[in-house]
Amino acid sequence: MTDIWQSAMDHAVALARKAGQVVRDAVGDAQKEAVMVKSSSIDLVTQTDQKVEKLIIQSVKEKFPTHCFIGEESVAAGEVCVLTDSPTWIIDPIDGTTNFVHTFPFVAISIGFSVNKQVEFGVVYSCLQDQMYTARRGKGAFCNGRPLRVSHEKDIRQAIIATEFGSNRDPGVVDKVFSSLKRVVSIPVHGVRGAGSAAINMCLVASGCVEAYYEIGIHVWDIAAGSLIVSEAGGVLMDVDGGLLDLMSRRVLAANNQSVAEHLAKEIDAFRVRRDDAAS
Ligand SMILES: O=P(O)(O)O[C@H]1[C@H](O)[C@@H](O)[C@H](O)[C@@H](O)[C@@H]1O
Ligand SMILES: [Mg+2]
Ligand SMILES: [Mg+2]
Repeated sequence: MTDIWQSAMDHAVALARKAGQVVRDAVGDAQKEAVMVKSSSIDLVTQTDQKVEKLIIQSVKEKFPTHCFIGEESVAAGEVCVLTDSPTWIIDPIDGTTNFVHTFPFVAISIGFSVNKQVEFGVVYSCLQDQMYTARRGKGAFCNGRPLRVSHEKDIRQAIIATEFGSNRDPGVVDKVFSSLKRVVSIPVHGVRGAGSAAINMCLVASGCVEAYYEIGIHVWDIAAGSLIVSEAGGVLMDVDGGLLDLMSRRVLAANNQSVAEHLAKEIDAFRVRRDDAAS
């Protein structure tokens, strides 16, 4: 049976590769680039983020003129952020902008595509590592064409957990983040890591390198593509409180299996943040 979204997915992979070249060309000069800030002094954006998002959106508009977009830098520039039932490209032009600015080598282009609010395919290109992660709903997850499978570990005490500190440094939020982290470290788990890119953290879960990843404060563009890559690699997704994942809620927990996910959810202070689709 023909897959009606295959040509869109092929286009997303080609665009991610093209965008990756733009990022690779710029990374050496990233420190010379004007670094601007958005929601806080540590929420960074560069001209390369904006250039890559424009490149992707322009090209998709030419090929699929009826499709909708949620793009990180377009939203920052005032576009609405609402996930509808229409075919929608959900784009993070550089996931890991802080890494990009500091030449820390985990930088990704993340492209998710949803229809009826369900992610149909996800593409995460870790461009400095030249690793192309892809997933098509119902057809598995791959890295450079190699099938991905999550870790078999069931005991969270034998696990590595990925998380990030995020870009909100309000003292109350920092306290909650650290109190969760203290509980997770004290389970005790084997270790805690963070790549500095939500999309790459999710691909690490899908690859079986880490058992789980959680974060509060991410956005739909950080996790749309990665969420499908995790589930197609056999993993589970949920809210940090153990409920159903809501892509717009800015909270995510991805794990290799239900038992690790549920144990982790019990340790997290699941505070609420303003939703991506909150009326502005
Ligand atoms: O580099 P970004 O696209 O801004 O995404 C970041 C996010 O801003 C930060 O809050 C998270 O901790 C990172 O994991 C994201 O990838
Ligand atoms: Mg991001
Ligand atoms: Mg970004």
